[in-house]
Amino acid sequence: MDLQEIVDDTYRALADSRGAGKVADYIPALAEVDAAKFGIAVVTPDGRRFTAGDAAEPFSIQSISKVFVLALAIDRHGDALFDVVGREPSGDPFNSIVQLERERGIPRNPFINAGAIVTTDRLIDRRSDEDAFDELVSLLRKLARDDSVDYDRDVAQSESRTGARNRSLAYFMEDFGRLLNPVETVLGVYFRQCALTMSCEQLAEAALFLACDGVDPETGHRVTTTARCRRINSLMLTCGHYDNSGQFAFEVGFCGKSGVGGGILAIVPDRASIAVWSPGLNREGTSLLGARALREIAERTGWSIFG
Ligand SMILES: NC(=O)CC[C@H](N)C(=O)O
Repeated sequence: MDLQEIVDDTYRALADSRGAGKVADYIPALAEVDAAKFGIAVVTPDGRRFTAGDAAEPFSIQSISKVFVLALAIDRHGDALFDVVGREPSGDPFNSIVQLERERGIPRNPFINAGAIVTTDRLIDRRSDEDAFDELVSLLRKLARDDSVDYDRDVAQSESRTGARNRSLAYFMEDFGRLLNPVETVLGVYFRQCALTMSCEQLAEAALFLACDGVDPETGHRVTTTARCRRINSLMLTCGHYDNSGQFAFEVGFCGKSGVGGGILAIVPDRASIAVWSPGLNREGTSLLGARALREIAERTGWSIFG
């Protein structure tokens, strides 16, 4: 199987549809992105990279950051993390608040916004917010093998200025006694993690440990245990795309996590870490072209995790 040919064919098959979908505009700084961008990067455990289009251009990773924050928070707290966040798909939009009241301030899973906010709170733990954010950025730089990984100040500010919904979720959880830190401290880290910018190449590289039982195969650095790696992948499969997680599993069959910046990170255990980017989204906030690209790759490689 010639992976570069598959990536090139996938890019070519979809390039004419660039611009499809709707670029997120509820965070004003995101609306400025060129809708025609389209990148694909596939990294395999033996260190080979296959790319097409705008794979080297950094974009706002948004909710894809939740995967890395989860990895660090699980390692910090073990299973106790799941006392404050569940592991069931929500079937509701990513920023929904309805379940929080019925379920006593415990979000359904770490990938909806409420769940990610409490996971970020546990990443901070009893440390300063700066130390926690530095740990996250250092991990990403190390895994991506690129010290230029950073966050976009304008996007972070834009998120904070328009963050009434995320504040509502956080205050609701605070009222139930679920947060260790003040709401604004937690959101300060959450908005910055969402505003991290990475390219498809950097993202695919940084997440390779999830395809390799928790170990970065290029350095031998164990990022998380094999058992925790499985858990993260299972949550990506069942909850990674909010209320279209079922659809994504059905169509693509990879573990995945989308972000409203138009990126999708996909993991095929033992085979590859894949990142795609196209800013136009479907109604649920998943990249339209990105999901189609992953479906093409799944079909052409036969890599579905369902056999
Ligand atoms: N799905 C997403 O990427 C949402 C992340 C976005 N920063 C928010 O909090 O709304």
